[in-house]
Amino acid sequence: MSYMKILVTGGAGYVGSVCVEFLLNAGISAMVVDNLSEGHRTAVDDRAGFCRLDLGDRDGLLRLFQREKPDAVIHFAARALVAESMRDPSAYFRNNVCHGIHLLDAMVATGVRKIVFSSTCAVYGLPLKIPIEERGETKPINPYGESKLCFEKVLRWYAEIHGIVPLVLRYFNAAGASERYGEDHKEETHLIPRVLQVALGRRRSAEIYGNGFSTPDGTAIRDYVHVRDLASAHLAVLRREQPCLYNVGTGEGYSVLQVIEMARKITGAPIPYEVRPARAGDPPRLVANVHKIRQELSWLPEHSRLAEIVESAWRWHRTHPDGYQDRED
Ligand SMILES: NC(=O)c1ccc[n+]([C@@H]2O[C@H](COP(=O)([O-])OP(=O)(O)OC[C@H]3O[C@@H](n4cnc5c(N)ncnc54)[C@H](O)[C@@H]3O)[C@@H](O)[C@H]2O)c1
Ligand SMILES: O=c1ccn([C@@H]2O[C@H](COP(=O)(O)OP(=O)(O)O[C@H]3O[C@H](CO)[C@H](O)[C@H](O)[C@H]3O)[C@@H](O)[C@H]2O)c(=O)[nH]1
Repeated sequence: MSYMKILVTGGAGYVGSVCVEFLLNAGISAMVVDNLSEGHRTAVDDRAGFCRLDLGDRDGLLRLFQREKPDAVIHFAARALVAESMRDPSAYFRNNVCHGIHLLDAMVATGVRKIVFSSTCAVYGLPLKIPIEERGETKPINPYGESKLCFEKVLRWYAEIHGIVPLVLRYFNAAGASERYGEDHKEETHLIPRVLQVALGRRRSAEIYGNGFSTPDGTAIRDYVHVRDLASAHLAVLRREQPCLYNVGTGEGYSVLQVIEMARKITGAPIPYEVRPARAGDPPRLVANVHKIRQELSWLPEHSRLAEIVESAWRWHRTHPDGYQDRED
C-alpha cells in the first residue's frame, strides 16, 4: 500500500493525530483536513500535508480533492460529545451528517471510492445483549449516536447509487496515547484524562457520574481501546474492497471505579473522587463483541490492557501538562 495517499478529515484531533502518525510510519502519505475547532496544528505529524478547512465549505473541499487526488478518505472529523449533543442536537446533525455529505459529494465528483468512517458504539443505545454484536439493534439514546447512525445510512445509499465503498468502524472508548500524540480537548470530558488531571494536581478530585447503574459496583462500564490499536484497525480495514462494518473494542469492560483504581496504582496519587448525578444520555454498559473484526481482518488489540492504556496516557499528560499549547482562542 506504499503508493497510497489518504485524505484524513479531523486528522488534527485526538484519534486522527495518532492514526496519521501510524499511516506515515507504514509508508502511506496523508493529507490532513481540519478546521482546528477542536484539534491542534501541532498534533499533525510534520510528514503529513495540512489544509485548514471546514467541511461545511463545499467548494473548498471539491478544490482540495481535485488538487490532491487522494486514493481514499478516512473521516474522523465530527462533533463527538454525548452530553453536548443532548444540549445542541443541531450542531451534531449539521456537522456529522450534512458536512459529511459534502465530503461524499467531493468523492463522487473526483472518483474517490473508499472511505473509512469513524462510527461509534453510541449507535447501539441501550443494548439488549452484551457483548454487543454488529448485527445488534441500533437505537441511539442521544443525538450524537443518532447522527453517526444517520451517516452510516447515507453511506449505504452512496455505496448503492455511486459505488462508494464505506468501511465503517464503530469504535468503543478510545483511550491512551502514542509517544508524541495524546488527548487535549478544549473542555475535557473524557474519563481517563480527567482522572489524570487530578493526579497532576490540575483538578481537586475526580467525579463519578452516577453510582446507581445496574453494574457490579454501580458505576458505568465501558470498553476502552488504545488509540494505537484503533490506528492499526484503520490500516487493516483499508485493504477491504467491499463495504464492511466492524466493532473496534477489546471485549473487556471496566467500570469508572476500576479506572480510578488503575490510575491510582499507576500514578501513585491518591485521586479522591466525588459522586455526581449520571450524565443525560449515558448508557450503563457498553462492551464490544470483537469476533467479526478478529475473524475477517485478523485484527487484535495489542496495547489495550487497561494498565497500558492508563500508563501511556499518564506519560503523555506528564510530558504535556498544558496539552499542545497552541490554542488560538
Ligand atoms: N474518542 C472516542 O472515544 C471516540 C469513540 C467513538 C467514535 N469516535 C469518533 O472518532 C472521531 C475522532 O474522535 P476524537 O476523539 O479524535 O475527536 P476530536 O474532537 O479530538 O477530533 C475531531 C477533529 O475533527 C475536527 N473537525 C470537527 N468538525 C470539523 C469540520 N466541520 N471541518 C473540519 N474539521 C472538523 C476537529 O477540529 C478535530 O480536530 C470522531 O468522529 C468521533 O465521533 C471517537
Ligand atoms: O469525569 C468523568 C468522565 C466520565 N465519566 C463516566 O465515564 C464513562 C466514560 O465517559 P467518557 O466521557 O470518557 O466516554 P463516553 O463513553 O461518554 O464517550 C465515548 O464513547 C461514546 C460512545 O458511547 C462516544 O463515541 C464518544 O465519542 C466517546 O467520547 C461514562 O460512563 C461517563 O459518565 C465519569 O464518571 N466521570
